[in-house]
Amino acid sequence: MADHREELTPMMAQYHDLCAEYDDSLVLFQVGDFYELFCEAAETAARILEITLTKREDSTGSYPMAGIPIDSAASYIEGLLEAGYRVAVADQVEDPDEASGIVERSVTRVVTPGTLTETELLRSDDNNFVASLTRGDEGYGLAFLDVSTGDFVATGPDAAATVRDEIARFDPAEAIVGPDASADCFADDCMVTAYDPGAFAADAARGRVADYFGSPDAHLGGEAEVRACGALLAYAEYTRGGEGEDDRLDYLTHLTRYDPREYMVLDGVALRSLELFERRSVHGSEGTALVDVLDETACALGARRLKDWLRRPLVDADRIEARHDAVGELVSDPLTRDALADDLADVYDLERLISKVSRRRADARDLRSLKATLDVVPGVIDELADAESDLLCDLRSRLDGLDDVRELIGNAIHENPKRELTEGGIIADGYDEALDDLRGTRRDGEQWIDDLETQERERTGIDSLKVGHNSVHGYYIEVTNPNLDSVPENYERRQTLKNSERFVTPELKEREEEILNASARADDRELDLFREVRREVGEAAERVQRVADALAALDALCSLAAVAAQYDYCRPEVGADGFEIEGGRHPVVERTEESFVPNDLSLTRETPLAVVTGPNMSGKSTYMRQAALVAVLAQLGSFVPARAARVPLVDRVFTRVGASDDIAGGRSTFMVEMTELADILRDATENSLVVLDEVGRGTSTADGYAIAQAVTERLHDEVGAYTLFATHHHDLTAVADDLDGARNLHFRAAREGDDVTFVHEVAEGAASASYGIEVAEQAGVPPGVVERARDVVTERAKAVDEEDGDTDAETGAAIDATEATTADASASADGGNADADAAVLDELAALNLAEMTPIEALTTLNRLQREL
Ligand SMILES: Nc1ncnc2c1ncn2[C@@H]1O[C@H](COP(=O)(O)OP(=O)(O)OP(=O)(O)O)[C@@H](O)[C@H]1O
Repeated sequence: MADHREELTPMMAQYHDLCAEYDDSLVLFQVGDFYELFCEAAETAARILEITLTKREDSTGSYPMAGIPIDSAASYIEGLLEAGYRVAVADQVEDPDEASGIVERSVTRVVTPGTLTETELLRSDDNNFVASLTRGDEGYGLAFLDVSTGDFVATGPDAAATVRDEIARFDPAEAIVGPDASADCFADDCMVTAYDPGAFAADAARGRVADYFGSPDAHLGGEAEVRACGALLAYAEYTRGGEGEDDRLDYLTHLTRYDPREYMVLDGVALRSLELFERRSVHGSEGTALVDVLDETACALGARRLKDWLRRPLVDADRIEARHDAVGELVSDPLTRDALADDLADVYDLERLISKVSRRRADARDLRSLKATLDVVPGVIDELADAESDLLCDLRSRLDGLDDVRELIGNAIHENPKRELTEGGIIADGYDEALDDLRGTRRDGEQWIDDLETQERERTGIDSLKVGHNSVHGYYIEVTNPNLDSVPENYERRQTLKNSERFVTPELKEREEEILNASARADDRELDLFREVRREVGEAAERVQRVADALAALDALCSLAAVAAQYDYCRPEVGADGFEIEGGRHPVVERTEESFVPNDLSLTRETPLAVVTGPNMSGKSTYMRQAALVAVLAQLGSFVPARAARVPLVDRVFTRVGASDDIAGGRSTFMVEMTELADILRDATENSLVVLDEVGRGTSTADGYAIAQAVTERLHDEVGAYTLFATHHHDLTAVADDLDGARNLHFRAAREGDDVTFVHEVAEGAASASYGIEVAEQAGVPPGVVERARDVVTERAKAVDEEDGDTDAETGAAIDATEATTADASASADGGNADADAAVLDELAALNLAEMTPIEALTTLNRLQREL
């Protein structure tokens, strides 16, 4: 098409030009009630959306064409986004009836995964972020924006690892990266866009940030941050589309800079392994995550706020305690809590509504919803009249009924308005004199027509005479064939039907003209008035957002209080010198387990490390995760599932839990495990909580044990972090015995004959046996195999006894020796052994150590050693 642009029809040329302007998107081109795509774009859309590919023929040629109905466009757009495309929506921006020549079209929005505003495509209980990343001399600039709500935050991490952690927290659907930054930090399912480098340029970005928020230096830390924010604003404006009006997005009223250190660090690994937001079973099905058991919010604002708190637990004791005070007050006052929840249930998504208003996409119903929400506010203020905690008092003072806005919408917008903005029925009677006059004219005309039937029946004596209306011929008078003789002279024939004739009179035509005229003018006037009202409401965006912010926090606090009251959580004491948890429970497991056994936990400054042993399925993982979840809950401001709890202010939760292959990333289980471990050993501090579940499982017993011991010693001797370490390396319990700051905890199992039952109770000291075989038996491993396993255990124990005379502390070495012997035996049985050795030596000599990470070196050595 581009080759013969000059020859195209005006409409196709217009399509071509829009495609050229939005060349990173599929352009949906409005033609009447459809969005059409042509040529290659049509073929793409037809394939993805499984819609029919047709042809458009015109004087200049034949073009493939595919169309989607505008009414159901959202689901098709979703399909295109899912397939990795951006969609530019080119609407007709003038009335086709009034157009002289080709109808004017313009891109009214570019829909991308991270800048969605279509309510149907967004999850109401979650934010949808687009991220922006830059790199400067002093560090990174990272910003996140939710275009649908106006939430806009920025930070300036100094290390790539922090960039990654923050990205994992916000989980953006889309990202734009500056010319100097790399896209590697983003997850695979995040669409990364290489956006106009000019938007990232310092001056342009600075100007844009200043335009929205005033001096960038007052809001942001450094140039990299300013560039990230400026480019993000430019991108948001770009996706809003150009309607020739001011590009500014008025609802972007606040930009919050934060320092990652103001929040407990929860990296991607921790978020996943603690199952804060998502729980996936081994089979990939979804289960209950922490957020599900915490979320008793009444409205979308609260649900999103709760997620934000969970994503970013605090580390400041005063702020945490302020939330605890508020939750405590709501726990002890169920009447107020319930009344608030009732009020909040009537709250619409104020943030998204006001952003729609600002983007001029709100319809009359949206304005009504906005008013209905504001109507709730005075009641909420009343409910909080006796509030005592600082936070609740503060929220109350931030609530504002916005009487002016409510009054404006109440007076101007019809109580039950139509969704369509161009067909009338949106502006209330009495709001505008001129509109009332036009409506009066229309009503009078309609009344005259209503009366016409009776009048004409009397005049003509035709009892069956009817006055009707259809869309083609307008108003008519219908007379059945037997009565045609009585038709008066001034009737003009319009239409002949089988049994009747239809007529008009000059007067009827005149009245009809009057009605149509008044109707059209009234509809136009309504649209003008509506736009004006919407603009005025938009000016209150910042005030509406403040109310939304207060309602969101209130709903989140009520939800935390409701859960605390219903599930018997206690208020934790934060900032203690260690963990002292009495009767702690796992907040998610306790909901499904019929009789959950509460357990205590003590990790003090003196003894910050505990090695946890016990049979499989005895409850070790649950116990350790529960400690981490208590820390997260306490610091996000929630009460915790325990009888009593004192917790320290944890700067970061580290987890190394379970084995998972990163097949897509091309890394083995062991490699993933060691990378995570390296992160922990590098970054953990004495204020971190480290949860290790079976480190060193993906390698040989001897290596695994060696790594586990070395890690324990490092965490104990140098890091001093609060550490829970579950292990099946039984010998590690001897290490814990020898270290001052470490102790052993174990889970008991009761054995009756060959049967094992788990009591899920933690106790001091090391576990005495592994019970693995009994668990295997319970799991249905065939009896023959179970018997054989028992024999092998006995044989091996005997062999170790004979070899070394000691079954306790040196078992690891004994296993090592056994493995070495086995390896030797098989090596000598292998005739090609010398060749194999030589191959290993060659590979060793060829290694480029300068380009290997320590972990790569370690795993390579491990493999070579095995081969030997
Ligand atoms: N305190 C408890 N009270 C009741 N049931 C529990 C408790 N802790 C764990 N369970 C139940 O026991 C099951 C196994 O627990 P968990 O996964 O923590 O065991 P584990 O010792 O870590 O096992 P493995 O060593 O195989 O990983 C859980 O799925 C849960 O249903």
